[in-house]
Amino acid sequence: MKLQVAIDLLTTADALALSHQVAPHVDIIELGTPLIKNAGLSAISAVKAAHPDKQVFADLKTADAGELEADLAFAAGADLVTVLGSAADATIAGAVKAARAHGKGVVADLINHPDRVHRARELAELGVEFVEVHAGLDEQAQPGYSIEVLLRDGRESGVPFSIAGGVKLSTIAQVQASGASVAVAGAAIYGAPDPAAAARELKEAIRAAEPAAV
Ligand SMILES: O=C(CO)[C@H](O)[C@H](O)COP(=O)(O)O
Repeated sequence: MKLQVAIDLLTTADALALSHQVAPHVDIIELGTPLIKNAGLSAISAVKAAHPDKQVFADLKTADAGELEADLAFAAGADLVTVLGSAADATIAGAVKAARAHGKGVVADLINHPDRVHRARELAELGVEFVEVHAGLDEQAQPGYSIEVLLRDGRESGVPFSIAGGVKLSTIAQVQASGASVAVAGAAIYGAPDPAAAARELKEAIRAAEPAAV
């Protein structure tokens, strides 16, 4: 299972400061939606230039004009971009078309979708790399939120998926056991007193639970 850091900070300078601290411990560096809205696509270029060996994930959450928005982010240096799973099939297909033209990938974000399992299967058919089974920051803040519903839906979907929404050291083992391809951790890393240590601990927990190589 890969580890993805979600950088939900607001400036390119802060994003780069964090990415330099945590890069040795993560596989994918995500630029969060508020960061891209605040700093623009140049933030993607700056992070890719600083970390050419990492997958750079632009959390565009595209809702329309899939081909155009994905093309802009890929041209800026993104390796993966998000479209909303609730967007029209034509929007998803447009983003996938742009990804194929660039040799990159699309991730469909299932945030707030009422039927994640069914839609995840449709999105896989449309050609996305994987689906993100995701509870956003507002959903996580609701009383009674539990990551377990995400894990259940990801497992049941039968397609490659990531989990995002409160991934932390106390839940990483459950996330890995669910069969997720990627664990996305935002606040558990950028909000930690020592982000590098937090990322390292998450990565070590993943490695410890992986079957030994033969
Ligand atoms: O995309 C996001 C919000 O829409 C976040 O980046 C995602 O939820 C991961 O953050 P956290 O680990 O803090 O929940």
